[in-house]
Amino acid sequence: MTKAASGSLLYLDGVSVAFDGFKAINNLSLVLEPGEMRAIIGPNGAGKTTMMDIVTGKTRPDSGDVIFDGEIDLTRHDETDIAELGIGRKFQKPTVFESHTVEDNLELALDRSRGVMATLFYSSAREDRDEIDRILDVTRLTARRHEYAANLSHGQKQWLEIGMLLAQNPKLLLVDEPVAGMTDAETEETARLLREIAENHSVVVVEHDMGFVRDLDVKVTVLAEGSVLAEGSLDHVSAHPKVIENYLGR
Ligand SMILES: Nc1ncnc2c1ncn2[C@@H]1O[C@H](COP(=O)(O)OP(=O)(O)OP(=O)(O)O)[C@@H](O)[C@H]1O
Repeated sequence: MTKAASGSLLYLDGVSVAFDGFKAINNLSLVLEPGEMRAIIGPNGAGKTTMMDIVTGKTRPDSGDVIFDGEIDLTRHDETDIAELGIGRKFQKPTVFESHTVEDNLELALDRSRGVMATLFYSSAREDRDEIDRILDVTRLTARRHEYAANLSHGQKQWLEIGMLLAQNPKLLLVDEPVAGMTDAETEETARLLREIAENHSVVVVEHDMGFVRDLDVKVTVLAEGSVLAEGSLDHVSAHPKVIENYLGR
C-alpha cells in the first residue's frame, strides 16, 4: 500500500492494461481529492472507458495501484464489492425500468442499495419518502414522479438514472457521457444538476461536449493513448500544444 494515496478519494498510479498486446492504459496516474468533481476528456480510444472499467473492477490492470478512500486496494475487489464500497457508475445508455413510474424506479434503487436483510428490518417508510423527495428535487423530476419512465424525455431518463445512483448514496459517482443526445437546454441543466450533486459527493465525468465541460467549471484531465496528456482548468489544457495537436485540433 502506498502512503501517497492517504487523504485521497481515488488514487491511480502507474496503471497499465494491455489487450492483445495493445496498451489501452499506459502508466496512468490520477488523483481525485475527497469532494472533488473532475472532468475527463480525450479523443476516441484514449482509454476513458477502460479507466472507468478498472476503477469499478470490470477490468483488472496488469500493473499499478488503484486505491479508493486512501487505503482500499480496488484491484483486490470485484465489481459487486466495489459498488458496495461506495463507487456508483452510470453508463452512457440509460437503463431505467420503462414500465415503472419514476418514483418506483427510485424506490427499487433504494431497496437494492439497502440489501435484503436491511430491507426486512427496515421500518421507516417516512425516511424513504424523504429521500425520494430529495432525489426527485435534485434530478428535476418532482413533477413527473408518477409518470412511467418510458414517457420521459431522453434527458430526463438520464437524470432518473443519476437519481438511482444517488439512492445508493455512493461516495464516488462515475458518469459516462451524460449529455450525449441531450437538447441544449437539458445539457445546461445537467451541468447545474451535477454541480449540485458534487456539493455532497465526489464525481468523475467523462464527456466530449466542451460547452458542457466548460459549464462544469472543474479541473480537467485530458487522456490520450492511455495516459494523462494534460491536467488543469479547461483554459489551461485547451492551450496545451499537445492537447491541440492530439484532440482539439482534429
Ligand atoms: N476488451 C477490450 N479488448 C480489446 N481492446 C479493447 C478492449 N477495451 C478497450 N479496448 C481498446 O482500448 C482502447 C481504449 O478504449 P476505450 O474504450 O477505453 O477508449 P475511450 O477513451 O473510452 O473512447 P471513446 O471516447 O470512443 O469511448 C481502444 O483502442 C479500444 O479499442
